[in-house]
Amino acid sequence: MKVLVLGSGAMGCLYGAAFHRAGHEVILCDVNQAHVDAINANGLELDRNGVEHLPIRAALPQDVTEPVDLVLVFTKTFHTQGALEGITAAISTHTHLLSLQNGLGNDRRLAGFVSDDRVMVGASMLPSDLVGPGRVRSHGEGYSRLYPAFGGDPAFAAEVAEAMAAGGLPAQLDPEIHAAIWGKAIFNATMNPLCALTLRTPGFLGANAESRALIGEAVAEGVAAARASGVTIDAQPILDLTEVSMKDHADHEASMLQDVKAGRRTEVDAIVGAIVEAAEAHGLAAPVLKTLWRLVKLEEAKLD
Ligand SMILES: NC(=O)C1=CN([C@@H]2O[C@H](COP(=O)(O)OP(=O)(O)OC[C@H]3O[C@@H](n4cnc5c(N)ncnc54)[C@H](OP(=O)(O)O)[C@@H]3O)[C@@H](O)[C@H]2O)C=CC1
Ligand SMILES: CC(C)(CO)C(=O)C(=O)O
Repeated sequence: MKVLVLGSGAMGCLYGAAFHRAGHEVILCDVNQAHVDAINANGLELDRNGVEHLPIRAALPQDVTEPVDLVLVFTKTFHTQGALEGITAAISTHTHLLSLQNGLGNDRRLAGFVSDDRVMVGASMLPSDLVGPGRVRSHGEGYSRLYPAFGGDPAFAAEVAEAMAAGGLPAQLDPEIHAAIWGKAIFNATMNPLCALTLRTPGFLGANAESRALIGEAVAEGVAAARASGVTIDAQPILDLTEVSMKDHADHEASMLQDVKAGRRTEVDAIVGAIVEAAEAHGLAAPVLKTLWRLVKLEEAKLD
């Protein structure tokens, strides 16, 4: 399989490395010239179970000229559309697209670039950090779930999941993928703003009664929004995920914390705003999530 990773930052490099290890041809595509140059000069440095240097080709979007079998989209959600418009040469009639990005609405962002039966979506519980140009660190276990977004044949999704697993990243098909995505989005809508606003990692949230109370309330609001939107999920598995994060990813900087610390725009609209919007569209209030969303928007306003 020929795989183009679109947006090869923290997560893109982690997954690109898995496809490479599984013997597939990988192009790490990114707009960050220094990062692309470092990977091409020295290989991708990945610190996961020890430090590896992997000889994977990196390219700027304008230098991608050949069609691929799979485009794995790992830009931030607000860059998805522009990024796909920048690699039209890679997309042919046999190309599949896959998003494991956080937040709601990734299926709609991919739709239109290939036929609906070639759009796959999912969620990843793996943590990853971009340490510097060409250097990625991922400490902590996790898994991925994926499935065709609009009811296509899961055969290609199964090949993709097998390739990820063969490359060291556990992955499974999940026919209830939209419920899984909602569950992950509620998890992120709860944990990521709390990390970003306190400038602390999940271990800190687990050690304080105030953060634990907010987590319970935010998860309950998210689950109510999901159910009102016709997605049947329960709070307990999401609360269990927050416990795993506070214990096993205690020191991981949630992606939103990484963004705030780096003075970058966050994905708060796709992650928290989208859930608040869904709640309000069904006449429900989501005061904790709405407050977290507004506070992160204020952090973003400071960047102006
Ligand atoms: N990091 C984590 O632990 C996890 C992240 N996620 C999700 O995965 C997604 C990716 O996150 P993450 O890897 O942390 O993000 P990063 O910011 O590390 O990587 C995104 C990369 O995409 C690049 N990019 C921006 N625009 C384009 C473009 N037009 N074409 C090609 N590349 C482009 C960015 O460059 P530049 O920086 O110059 O804009 C950056 O290098 C997000 O949706 C996130 O929520 C999910 C689970 C865990
Ligand atoms: C790594 C993980 C699963 C939890 O923090 C995540 O989704 C993120 O950082 O955005």
